[in-house]
Amino acid sequence: MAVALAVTGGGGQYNGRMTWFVVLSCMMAAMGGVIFGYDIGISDSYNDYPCEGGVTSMEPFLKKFFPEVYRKMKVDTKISNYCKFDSQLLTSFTSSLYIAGLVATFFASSVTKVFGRKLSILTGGAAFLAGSALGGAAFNVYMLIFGRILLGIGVGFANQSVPLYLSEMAPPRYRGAINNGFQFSIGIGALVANLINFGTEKIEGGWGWRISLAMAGVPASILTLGALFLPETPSSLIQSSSDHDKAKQLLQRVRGTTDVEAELEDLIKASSISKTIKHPFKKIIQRKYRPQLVMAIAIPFFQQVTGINVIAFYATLLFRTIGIGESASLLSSVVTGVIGAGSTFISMLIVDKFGRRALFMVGGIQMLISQILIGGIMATQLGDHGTVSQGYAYLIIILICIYVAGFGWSWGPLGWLVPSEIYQLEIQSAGQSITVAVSFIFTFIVAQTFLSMLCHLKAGIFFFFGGWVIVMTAFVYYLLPETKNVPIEQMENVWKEHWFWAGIVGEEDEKIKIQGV
Ligand SMILES: OC[C@H]1O[C@](O)(CO)[C@@H](O)[C@@H]1O
Repeated sequence: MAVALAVTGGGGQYNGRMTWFVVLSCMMAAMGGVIFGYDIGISDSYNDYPCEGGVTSMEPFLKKFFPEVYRKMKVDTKISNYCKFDSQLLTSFTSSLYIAGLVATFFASSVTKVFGRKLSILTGGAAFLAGSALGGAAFNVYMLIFGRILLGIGVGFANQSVPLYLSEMAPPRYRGAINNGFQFSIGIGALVANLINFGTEKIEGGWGWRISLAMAGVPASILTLGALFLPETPSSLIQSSSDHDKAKQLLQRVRGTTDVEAELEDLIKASSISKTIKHPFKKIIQRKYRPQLVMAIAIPFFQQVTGINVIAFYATLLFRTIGIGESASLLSSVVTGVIGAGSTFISMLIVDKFGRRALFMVGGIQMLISQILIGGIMATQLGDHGTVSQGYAYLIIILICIYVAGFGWSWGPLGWLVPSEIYQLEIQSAGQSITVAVSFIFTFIVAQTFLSMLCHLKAGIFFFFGGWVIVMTAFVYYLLPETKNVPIEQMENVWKEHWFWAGIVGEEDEKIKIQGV
């Protein structure tokens, strides 16, 4: 007889195994990650710095859409001077994606909550598709920017709904593995974009950038089609309809067992609370939800101030130093991309066994040590020309790889996983929108400020981000409870049992009890 460890309603684990149903729907949903990564990689290797790789470094592209930048680039050929890329129009091109994404993700919150995860994923896919078509066909800069706005709407919707979809679809004990697949897909998307750019840059006639932009249509189509055929998640189905029989059938199919009572009961309970909540954004600022709100903001913020994008950018300069020259940007994105995706893959395999906290700790310490060493070497070895010797460049590249692996199994994937699994149903959709918005804001701020930071702080920039890594590692150590294997519907309890959060959410419980008497 099968061992049924499930405890009915309110405690312990649910039944269910990893079914093909789950695997397939998650593969489809992961296309949302591929497109996000592809967007990051295609406009530029490192979040849109118009200097290395990416369409914004292709001369024909700049000549056509940003002639002023192109002229400056031709006049001043000193490679180290990145200021020449400074252009209002180019900045609007870059930022349009993030700003559109920021706004869209709040709309996505209502769509996801009221109409379900599928519709948000579908909207994201369709916006991507339209955006890639416009970008590929653009004949002026406005069309280009409009296309990028549509891509932004796409990421706003997809990043809001896909992580939730993945976490709800997954059986709790595989949730980490499945959700980490999102960051893995981001990594694959970025890598593929870099490879495609490398090829299209060489196309005679200077129209290769059109292929780069239009190819985003491939994962976008898979996502759109997938969303049409994907099943809704059981909790979303229960939230949006009162047909519990249908939800039960779906749950049975998804979990691959007929014994789903415990989970169904918890889902129905969670959804009836959620249905009484009309304004989730007002709700989430209540003291009762303080830990979730803090995590919704802190986690994506920390993910960006690890400094990952700056380090990845810096890797290219080092590949130049060791004499790779022209292909430096490609090689560096392939090396960091493969290591990043590889380590995220490892994290998929171990996150549900060792837990989130252990990975955060190991990754954090690993990133910190490599950052300190890189900063130290840079501070002591930087020559007159602002470069290090070849030998040290090799050493720094190795340290960068160690850093990237650290990010790849900790803050990279967990920055998406943890927020997607900690919210109660009534605040889940709002919480995830806040996470996406904070992520976009800081990705953008770091991208926009780091060149001048690099210029002023020099080696100090590694200590700056290293300092943040210390803060976030301590934050996780003291304030983030372990969430592995805990069903989402029972996640509330982890705060009630936490040394610090218990005082905050517990007090609220007391008040409710007193009022209730
Ligand atoms: O999760 C998103 C983050 O992960 C990266 O793709 C690196 O793997 C970053 O470029 C991005 O900011």
